[in-house]
Amino acid sequence: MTDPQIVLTERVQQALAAAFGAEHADADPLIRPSQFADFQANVAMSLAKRLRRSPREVAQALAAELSDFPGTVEVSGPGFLNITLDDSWIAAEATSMLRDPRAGVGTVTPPQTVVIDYSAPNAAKEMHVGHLRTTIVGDALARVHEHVGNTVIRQNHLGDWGTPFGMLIEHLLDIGEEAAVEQLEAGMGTEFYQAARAKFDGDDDFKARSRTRVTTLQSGDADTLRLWHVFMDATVRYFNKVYGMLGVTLTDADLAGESMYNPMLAKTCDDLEAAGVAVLSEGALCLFPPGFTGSDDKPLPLIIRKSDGGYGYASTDMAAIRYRVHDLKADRLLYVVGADQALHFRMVFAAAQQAGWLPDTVSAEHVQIGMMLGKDGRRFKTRSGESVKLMALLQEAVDRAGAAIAERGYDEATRAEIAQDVGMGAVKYADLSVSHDSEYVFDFDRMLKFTGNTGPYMQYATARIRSIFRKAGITPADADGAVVPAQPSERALALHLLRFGVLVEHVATASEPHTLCAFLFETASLFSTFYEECPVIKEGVDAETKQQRLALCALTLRVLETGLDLLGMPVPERM
Ligand SMILES: NC(=[NH2+])NCCC[C@H](N)C(=O)O
Repeated sequence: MTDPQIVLTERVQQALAAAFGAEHADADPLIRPSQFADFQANVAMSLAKRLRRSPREVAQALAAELSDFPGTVEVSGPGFLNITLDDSWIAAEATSMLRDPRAGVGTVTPPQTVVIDYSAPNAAKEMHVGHLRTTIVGDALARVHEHVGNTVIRQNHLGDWGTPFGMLIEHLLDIGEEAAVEQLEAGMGTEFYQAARAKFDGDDDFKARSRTRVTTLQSGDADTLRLWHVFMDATVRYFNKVYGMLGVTLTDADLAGESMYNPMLAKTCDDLEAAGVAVLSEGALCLFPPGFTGSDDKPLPLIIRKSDGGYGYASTDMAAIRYRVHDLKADRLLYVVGADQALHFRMVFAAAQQAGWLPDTVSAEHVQIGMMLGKDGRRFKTRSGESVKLMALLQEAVDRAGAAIAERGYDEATRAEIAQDVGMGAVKYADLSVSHDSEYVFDFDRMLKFTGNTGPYMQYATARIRSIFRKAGITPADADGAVVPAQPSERALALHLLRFGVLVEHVATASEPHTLCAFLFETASLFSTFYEECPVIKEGVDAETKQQRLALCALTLRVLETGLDLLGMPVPERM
């Protein structure tokens, strides 16, 4: 672990213990980047009060303990420690990072089993833009956890069960299997649903048939199940097209929709009732996890079996949490789902704890996804007010990206490839670069800009470093010499790159991909400054300097490539 801030924290803690006793070994030394040095440690100020000594005296005692530190440690002002690392230390760390195939990213010990619930569109309707974010953020988290050595189990909790399937199957029979499959594969799920709904509301015979169909479906009737499969398979083929377009890692093996839990629901309810956790209230079987009250101050119920005997969303999530902890042996459960479901998940987690299904050793976390807004500040919709079709939206991103690079003289095939990467990169990065729980405005013009913290800019920054190597006539892997930052801009870049490993681990711990985006954006900015100030392949650069700077370019490239890959960002070779 080479993150300078962490190295410093440990060293100052050792100094604290040596100077003032072991009980201070865990104190936070309050190390922050500083404009006067690389870092400043502010611990002396707070510690002085407790020790009843002057802050300057405390700081001086610490500085004395740090005399063998590879850098300069100076006491300044009333008792700040200004710490500047030796160039040789930075050079050695950066060089060993370049030679480390993992670029300074460690693996966690012991590895955890992390179950990630993400994407989870509803089959009764078309996958919409709200599922875009849960898909993209969840996929980035899955990649990061795998990279740090955890065992990742993806769970695509499809909405593929419930009362609407009665009318959907009846509608499928009405229009014929072939026509239905064609429509669903083409992403017309919403239209399909709406047509079924209209008949359900206006046609009593259809309504009666639909109700009967729900019952036959739930009783496991073979013919009905076959029709359900016809419907679902076509729908999943469409979802897979979207996943393929986005380049997300979800496959059919990760499908774990609501239907999967159907056979477990009766027992789930019985077990909760037997444990005394579920109670009957007005005919419905309810959970009342402690600490939840409604506006009337009455305990809030989580209904797991309706008074008509039917099950719902909460029943399924209770079965799912038990399955994930008990059968999948999860250490950590992540639910990458819309923020509007926060109360639901808090209640599910609390009820599972109450039932003893969620031991203290397992953490359950709702990674809340903020709403996607249109330019009018409301939920993102088309002009006619319908929700936006994801595939059409993605295609528009690719078309716009193609138009943006039209003038660059690529042949048609190359242009199409780059447009695909830039379009998808723009959409994905826009989702990832803002904190996952904040709402944000979906804006093609902004996300497709080639400057600022955008996908295209990050792709461009990466392609630019690759082109340096093409011009130098070597591959990045050949630039394996020493990184020797001599100029201030080289030093700043190298010092920054050393933080990469800790940052990736932070993304895994805190589920915050946007911090990785911010880090990579800063990497690209620092690289730009370096490249402006320090010629690499220009004539007149001596061989040794050129080799050292190419090594720094290679390290930067590796950090950008690894980081973008962890986010699921495609990076075109040229742009
Ligand atoms: N275990 C879960 N409830 N996962 C999230 C499911 C999301 C749900 N299908 C929706 O679109 O809102």
